Amino acid sequence: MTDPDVRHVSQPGRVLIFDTTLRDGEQALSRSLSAEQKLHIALALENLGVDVIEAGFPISSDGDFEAVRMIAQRLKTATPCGLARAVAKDIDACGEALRVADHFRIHTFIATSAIHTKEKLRKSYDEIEAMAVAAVKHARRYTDDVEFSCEDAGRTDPDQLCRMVEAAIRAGATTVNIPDTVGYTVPTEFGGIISMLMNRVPNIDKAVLSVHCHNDLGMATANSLTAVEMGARQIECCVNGLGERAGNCSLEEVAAAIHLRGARLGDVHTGIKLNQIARTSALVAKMTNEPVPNHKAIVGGNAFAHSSGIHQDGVLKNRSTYEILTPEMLGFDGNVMHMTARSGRHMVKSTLTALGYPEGSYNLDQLYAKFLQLADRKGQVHDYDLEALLFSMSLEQADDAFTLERFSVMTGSGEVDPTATVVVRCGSRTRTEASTGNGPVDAIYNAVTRLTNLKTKLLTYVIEANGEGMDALGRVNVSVLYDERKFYGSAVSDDVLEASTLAFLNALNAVERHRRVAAAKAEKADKPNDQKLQVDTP
Ligand SMILES: CC(=O)SCCNC(=O)CCNC(=O)[C@H](O)C(C)(C)COP(=O)(O)OP(=O)(O)OC[C@H]1O[C@@H](n2cnc3c(N)ncnc32)[C@H](O)[C@@H]1OP(=O)(O)O
Ligand SMILES: CC(C)C(=O)C(=O)O
Ligand SMILES: [Mg+2]
Repeated sequence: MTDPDVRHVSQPGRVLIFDTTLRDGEQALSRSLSAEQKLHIALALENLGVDVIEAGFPISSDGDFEAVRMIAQRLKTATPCGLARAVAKDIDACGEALRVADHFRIHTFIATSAIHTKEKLRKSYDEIEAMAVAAVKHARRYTDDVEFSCEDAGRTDPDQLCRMVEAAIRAGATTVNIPDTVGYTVPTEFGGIISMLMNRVPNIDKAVLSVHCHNDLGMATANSLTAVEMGARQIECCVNGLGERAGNCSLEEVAAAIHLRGARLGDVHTGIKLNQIARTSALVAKMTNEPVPNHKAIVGGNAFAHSSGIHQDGVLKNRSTYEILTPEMLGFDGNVMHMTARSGRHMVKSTLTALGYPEGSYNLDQLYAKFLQLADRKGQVHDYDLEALLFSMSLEQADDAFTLERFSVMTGSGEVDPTATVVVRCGSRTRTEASTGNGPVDAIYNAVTRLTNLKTKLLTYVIEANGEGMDALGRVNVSVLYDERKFYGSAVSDDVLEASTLAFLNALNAVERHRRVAAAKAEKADKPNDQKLQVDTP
């Protein structure tokens, strides 16, 4: 049988990516994954180019056994793997689940630190070593691809760690994994453990040295990369940095870091297809119900966003000033520029240029002063706000067309049709409309649509608690489509239905401003001699 790992390792500088999203990543979830969900993720991981997929812990339950079996059956290029304690029944379950694949890996482990051996396993070190050796030998009956892990290696006595690694390799382990199970070590220390093993274990060249770092102190990526510099050639990691407690080393972070800094790390590379990272991250976030934090490196919503003027100016002149990787390279659409009161004139000018207003057709300083007033009031300014500002140059003129006066809703279970009555002030007039809907919010939105006469498509409606417990306010964010453009609205209220109504009206006010701007533009187009915009006059 050809061992793909041996093939990769024979390529100088190849670092294997062992993904454990479906095993260690799953250990962080409040709700375990179904076999179908695991299979879906496994196929995406294979497409991403990972080398080994740890699909689960087959002895754990019939469901996980089946998940590992299904995944082993479907993978074509990635090696399927299952986890087993250093006991025969766990290894047998792994072997049985995986044997449907032509090539597979059994991963067996036992803790080696004093705290774990004495307090948890309650065994002597000699007993632990005997169990490890027996487990590796037993696993070798099923496959010639056996990985052995010294759980809590980061806190294990160095002499005992060297002894265990040597014994496991002698017993037949082809990969030896060094986990920093509780994320305790710092990079120089963890790198030191790897270089010690490389120097002191006589048969270390007979196995791939792997690392598995947890993020309890936020060191998982740094520790893994330092280990690679010291000679480790497999990194165990999870998509979006999922994993027990604070997570495992994040796959996208090490893949991007090795892509960018591989030369600095000893001329190393991985087989990860970087342009598949965005979609894999999104899929895992969705399936695990674990949204990616905005500030998460590489895949967070803010990873390629700029909202401060000095950075925006730099990025507009040359993206490399503040972007070390391009979002496109990772499969994202592009970077994001937020216009806020921290933005500068370059950002405002560039947005207007993109909207079709050439520099010189307006007074930038005057517009910027108005922009700052608006940004201080609203927090974020959208391109359509800027366009409205440009035409009106006064918030008073561009002020909200619709203001909520009051609303009432009748709703209930069973036969009751949710019905809403909404009263809105439109300039000097007050209008009232009533409508039914699928639910109370739908009824309100139908009534509001009638009385504003703006036919939009609701794209997103997100409601969340702002604060904690019973005192929390409801925050509603909506986006609507009008005239092939997206408009946003948001509102906060102690009544979620009021927040929903206000957020929708907020978006419709933006639409109405856009309509006025479009009408003014059309009027300008009818007067070809009038080259400059009204607002340009000092
Ligand atoms: C660092 C890690 O991430 S390790 C992986 C952690 N993942 C999981 O635990 C998820 C899957 N686990 C399970 O489904 C269950 O815990 C099982 C099936 C493995 C075991 O279930 P149970 O038999 O009910 O035991 P339980 O989980 O309560 O306790 C673990 C037992 O395994 C022993 N054990 C722990 N690790 C190992 C090991 N590597 N090798 C041998 N025995 C071990 C413990 O000492 C304890 O033994 P004891 O019952 O003699 O005290
Ligand atoms: C089972 C092992 C590899 C593990 O997850 C750890 O030690 O963190
Ligand atoms: Mg772990």
